[in-house]
Amino acid sequence: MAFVDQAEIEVKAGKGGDGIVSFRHEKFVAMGGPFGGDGGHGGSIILKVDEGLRTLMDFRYNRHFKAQPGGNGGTKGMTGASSDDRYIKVPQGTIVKDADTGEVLGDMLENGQELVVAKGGRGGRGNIHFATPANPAPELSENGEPGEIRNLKLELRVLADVGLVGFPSAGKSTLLSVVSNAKPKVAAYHFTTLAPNIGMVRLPDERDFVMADLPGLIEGAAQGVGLGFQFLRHVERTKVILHLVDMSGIEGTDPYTQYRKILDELQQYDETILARPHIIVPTKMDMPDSADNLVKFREQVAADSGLPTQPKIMPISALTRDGVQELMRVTADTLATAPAPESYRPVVEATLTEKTYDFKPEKHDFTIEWDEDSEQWVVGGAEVEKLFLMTNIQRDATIMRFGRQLRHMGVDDALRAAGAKDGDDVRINNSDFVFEFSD
Ligand SMILES: Nc1nc2c(ncn2[C@@H]2O[C@H](COP(=O)(O)OP(=O)(O)OP(=O)(O)O)[C@@H](O)[C@H]2O)c(=O)[nH]1
Ligand SMILES: [Mg+2]
Repeated sequence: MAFVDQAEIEVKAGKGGDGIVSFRHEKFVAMGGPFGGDGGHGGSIILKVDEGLRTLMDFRYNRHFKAQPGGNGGTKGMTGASSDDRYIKVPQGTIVKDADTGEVLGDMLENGQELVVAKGGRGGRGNIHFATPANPAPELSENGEPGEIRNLKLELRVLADVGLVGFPSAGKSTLLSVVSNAKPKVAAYHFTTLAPNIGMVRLPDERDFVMADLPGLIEGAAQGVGLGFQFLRHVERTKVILHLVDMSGIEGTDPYTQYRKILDELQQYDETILARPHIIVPTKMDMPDSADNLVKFREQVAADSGLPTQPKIMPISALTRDGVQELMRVTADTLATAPAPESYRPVVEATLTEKTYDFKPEKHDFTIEWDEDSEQWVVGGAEVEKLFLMTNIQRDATIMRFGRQLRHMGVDDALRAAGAKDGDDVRINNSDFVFEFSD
């Protein structure tokens, strides 16, 4: 799920400097010629993509941007100083619209990409330019042009970098609220889509990341039970997983069993999930039995041969805040080196390799995107079911990088509609999200 982060800002470019009226004053020259200089350029406002930014959060506090005006012209033909352009950093993926007309001004995709959103005014000409034989001493100069003013709407799809998973009541929401309130540098943040809870964590060194508190996972989630399926869809796109495990022992079930249950559920859904960095976070360390339970838990995890690598274990108490800062720091470190999972990409590419349909002769490329509003996969405006019908795929079709969610989104029906029969070999390759059926 992508959360749409939005901001509205006002940008005002600098006015051009005025040209001036002035005359030569020289000894022994009775009447000097015009000598008033031009005004300098006003500064423009330029948006520039900065990879380091992850959200539009900065624009909550700072919504008005102005560039400096150009300097006025001087005597003795001096041109006024031109003002520097003002650069505003935006995160990669920001879509820039004119807030008044809705017109899309730019799609900020590449790191370093620039977009001039308000042009600085040109400087006015001084009277030096207006002398003519008929009027050798003009009392005339131009004012600088005004700078452009625009209201902009910035939009960005934000995906959670870090997902909090764990049994119900493991303390996920509490941790999220603590890192949101602990310091002014860490702010609570509202996205237009509120569920699941999402928080913007800002560390002192400005390494922002987006953390989602995912609904409690229950057994059978991988089979689509309860909220589970929706939950897994979120996890699939996070780069780092914090697995919270209640150490207090008051839940009855022992911590290691809880941990393993969640892990099995995740793995059943996507076996690549264990390859993704995950940190075990024993919680509620302020409770009386927690320390003892942690000792035992550590031994059990160490003895678990089912884990490809031993995850880091970082105990915390959200209540006393013990370990919380350190956990956020290590999470940011881990995130910095974590690869983006394939399915992290919001847009899925698809390629039909064989043409069994006749209206398009060559290889056909298209994109498939999860549409938040209609809650279904959309292919260039058509639902995925329609795609199958439209293209009349019979056999030998390979759809790249479909998420497995499609099973639950009516793809079985779609395959049937496309000619797949009971007993056909429909294969879903989990590791690289290849979805194919063969004869
Ligand atoms: N003593 C203690 N209690 C905590 C701590 N963290 C959370 N709790 C308590 O544990 C209970 C559950 O916490 P939540 O944060 O709601 O748990 P959750 O994982 O979000 O639960 P679900 O949303 O149901 O999945 C609450 O009563 C919290 O007050 C902690 O560090 N120490
Ligand atoms: Mg919760």
